[in-house]
Amino acid sequence: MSKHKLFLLRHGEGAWNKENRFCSWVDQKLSENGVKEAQDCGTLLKEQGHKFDLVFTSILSRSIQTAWLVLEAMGQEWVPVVKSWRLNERHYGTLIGLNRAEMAAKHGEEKVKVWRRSFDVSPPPIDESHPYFHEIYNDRRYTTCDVPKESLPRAESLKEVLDRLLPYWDNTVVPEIKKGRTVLISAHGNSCRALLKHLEGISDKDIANVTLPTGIPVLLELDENLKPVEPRKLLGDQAKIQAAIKKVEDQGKALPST
Ligand SMILES: O=C(OP(=O)(O)O)[C@H](O)COP(=O)(O)O
Repeated sequence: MSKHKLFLLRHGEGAWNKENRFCSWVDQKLSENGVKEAQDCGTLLKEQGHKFDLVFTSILSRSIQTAWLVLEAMGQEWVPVVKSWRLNERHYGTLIGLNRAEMAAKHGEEKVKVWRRSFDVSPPPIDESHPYFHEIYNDRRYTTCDVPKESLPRAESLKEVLDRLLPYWDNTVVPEIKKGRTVLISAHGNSCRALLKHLEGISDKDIANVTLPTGIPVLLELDENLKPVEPRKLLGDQAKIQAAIKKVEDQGKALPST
């Protein structure tokens, strides 16, 4: 029987989701559409009668802004929000800022699929010559982490995301859930996929087929050992959700030449 409800949420659309660029650790705000997605998500959760006790976010603005908009739409602005870099999006290394369709045209769709969805392949690491290196590593938020700035990732596979996320999940999030608190994790496509892989025991191969659209809450019903007792539920209009999943998958396709 279900003992705990856990909600995972990929933030609403950001400016670079719209432009089909790898955003990752670049701090983009929500687009106009992303704001609406987050508000609609909050309205749906309210209509369904859900109540949160605690929210966890990454330290990237798009996940924080999403959490605020969801809580506002639910009339639950008072709920505490706790932030950690360990929930940040996967660090996409030198791919940051690049357009997925252009990369697919240049390197092939298969290669882009491996970069995006394989479990243990890291893209090449970012260095000081990368156009977004200084913007990321000179940002004051990264002086507040529980590791020195020099030890923060320069590129990550999904496996490496899970490695940095799990200690936070085990030591900070799990105790709150076990106290009976209903938790929302407002994070990113790949940090949520890593957590889903862990919770549902998805294989290294099958995780490639899990895609999360923006602004759609994922409900997990867990037993007392935090094992899922039912398949995950993506809440909302199922036809729209399937179309949104396809849209994310198609981001890695080369555009037909004109
Ligand atoms: O920033 C990103 O994800 P996010 O929009 O969930 O924060 C990544 O660029 C997602 O890219 P992907 O869907 O190719 O893994």
